[in-house]
Amino acid sequence: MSTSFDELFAQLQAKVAAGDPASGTVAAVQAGVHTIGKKLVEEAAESWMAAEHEGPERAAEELSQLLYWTQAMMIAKGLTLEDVYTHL
Ligand SMILES: N=c1c2ncn([C@@H]3O[C@H](COP(=O)(O)OP(=O)(O)OP(=O)(O)O)[C@@H](O)[C@H]3O)c2ncn1[C@@H]1O[C@H](COP(=O)(O)O)[C@@H](O)[C@H]1O
Repeated sequence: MSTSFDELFAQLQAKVAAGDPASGTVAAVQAGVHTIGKKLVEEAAESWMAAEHEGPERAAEELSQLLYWTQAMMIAKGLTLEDVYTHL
C-alpha cells in the first residue's frame, strides 16, 4: 500500500504524540537530532549512489527513505508541513 508525503507525516506525528512504544519513529525522535541527522545523511548518500549506479526502482526506494528521515527530523524539531512548504 502506498502512502503520500502528507499522510506519512500525519501518521508519524500521531505515533510520536502517543509515544507508541513499538514505533521506530518514536525511538528515533527520542534519540534526537544528532541520531536522525546521521540517518538523513546516510539516506541522502544511498539515494545518490542508487541514482548513479542502480536502477530507478532502487533509487525510488532510497529516496523514499530519505523522505521518511526528513519527516523524522521535522518532527524532532517541532516543524510542521506548513513550516517547510512555505519555503517551496
Ligand atoms: N517509511 C518508513 C521508513 N523508511 C525508512 N525507515 C527507517 O529507515 C531505515 C532505513 O535504514 P537502512 O538504510 O539501515 O535500512 P536497510 O534496511 O538497511 O535498507 P537500505 O537503505 O540499506 O537499502 C529502516 O530500517 C527504517 O528504520 C522507515 N521507517 C518507517 N517508515 C514508515 O513509517 C511509519 C511508522 O513507522 P514506525 O514508527 O516504525 O511505527 C510506517 O508507515 C512505516 O512504514
